[in-house]
Amino acid sequence: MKIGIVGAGAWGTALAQTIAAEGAQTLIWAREADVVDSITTSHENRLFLPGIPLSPTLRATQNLAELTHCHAFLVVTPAQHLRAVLSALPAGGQPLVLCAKGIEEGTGLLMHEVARAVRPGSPVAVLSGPTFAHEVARGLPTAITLAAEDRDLGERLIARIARPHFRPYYTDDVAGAEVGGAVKNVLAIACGVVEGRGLGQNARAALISRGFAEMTRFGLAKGARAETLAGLSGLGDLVLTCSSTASRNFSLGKGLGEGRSAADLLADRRTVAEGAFTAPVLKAAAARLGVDMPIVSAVCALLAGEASVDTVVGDLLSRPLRSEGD
Ligand SMILES: NC(=O)C1=CN([C@@H]2O[C@H](COP(=O)(O)OP(=O)(O)OC[C@H]3O[C@@H](n4cnc5c(N)ncnc54)[C@H](O)[C@@H]3O)[C@@H](O)[C@H]2O)C=CC1
Ligand SMILES: O=C(CO)COP(=O)(O)O
Repeated sequence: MKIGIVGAGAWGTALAQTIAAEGAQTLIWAREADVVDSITTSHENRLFLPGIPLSPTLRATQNLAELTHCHAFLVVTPAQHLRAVLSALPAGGQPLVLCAKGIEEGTGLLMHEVARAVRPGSPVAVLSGPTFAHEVARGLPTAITLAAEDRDLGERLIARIARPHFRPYYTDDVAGAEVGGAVKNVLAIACGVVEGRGLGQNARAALISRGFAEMTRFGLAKGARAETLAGLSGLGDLVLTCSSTASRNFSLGKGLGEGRSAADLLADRRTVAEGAFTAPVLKAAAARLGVDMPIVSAVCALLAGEASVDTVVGDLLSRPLRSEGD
C-alpha cells in the first residue's frame, strides 16, 4: 500500500519520516515551496521540524496531482484547512487517514464528518494520540490510536504504518478518537495558564481531572465511548499536552497566564495552536448539546480578551460545590 502524506508541518513530516525510515519511497505534499526545497535538498524540514535529519527516500512535492497513484492518504493539514485540501486532492476513493485535531469552524463538524461530506466515496480512519512530532521523528517510543469503523481497513493501515517504536492500537470508535484530540488542545491552553500564572501543581492536576470530566461529558453526548476517551487519544494526549511547553497549546496558555493577549501571541505565527480555533466552536457545540464545560468556557473568555486570568480563575473557584461524578 503506497501511502501519500498530505501536509508537511511538523506532524506530517514526522509521520512521513516514520514511514520512509524503513526504505519505502514516500511522497509528501507541502504547501510551501521552501519546505519542498528544504526536504528535497537538505533532507530536513527547516521551517516546521528543524534539526531532525530526514530519510533520503522521502520526496516532497507542491503538486497534489502527483499523489494520484497513492493507495491511501495520511491527511495532516490543520483542522480548519481540511475541507479545502480534501477538495483539492486528486479524485479517487482512496482511504483517508485523518490526523488533524480539531472541530471545524462554522459547521461544528468533527474531521471525519467533514471528510464524509467532501469525499463520500472514501473510507475514513482517524490517527490520534499522545505524539509530539519531534519525538516520533527521532524514533522515540510512541503509542497511538487508529480508529476506523471498518476493522479490516484499520488492521491493514496499522500493518502498514506500525514500526517497532510506533505502535498503533485499533478501535472502531472514530468519534471518540476525534473528540479526545480536539478537546485536549483547549484544556492544554488552560493548563498553560495555570503554569504562566504560577497557580501550582495541585491546580494543574485538578484541571486535568476536571477537564477530563468535561471531555467525557461532551464525548458521550457525541456518541463516543468512555473507554476511548480514557485511552491514548483522550486521557493519554491530555496528560502529554497539559505537562509540557513542547505543546503549542500549553505554550499559548502559558503566555496568557503571564498576562499577554491572545492576539499578540497568535500574530504572525506559522505553526498551529489548534485549541485557539476549537475553543469557541466546542463551547457552542457543548451549549447545543446541553453539556456543561466551564473550563472550556473560561479558555474562550481569555482568548477573546473578555476577562482577565484572575477573573476566570475566581469564577471557576466560586462555582457551587458538587459531587465528583456529576
Ligand atoms: N505537531 C505535533 O506534535 C502534532 C500535531 N498534530 C496535529 O496535526 C495537525 C497539523 O499540525 P502540525 O503538523 O503540527 O502543523 P505545524 O504547526 O507544524 O505547521 C502548520 C501547517 O499548516 C499548514 N497550513 C498553513 N496554512 C494552510 C492553508 N491555508 N491550507 C493548508 N495548510 C495550511 C502548513 O502548510 C503546515 O503544514 C494539527 O491538527 C495538529 O493538532 C497531531 C499530533 C502531533
Ligand atoms: O497533539 C500534540 C501531541 O499529541 C501536539 O500538541 P500541540 O499541538 O499542543 O503542540
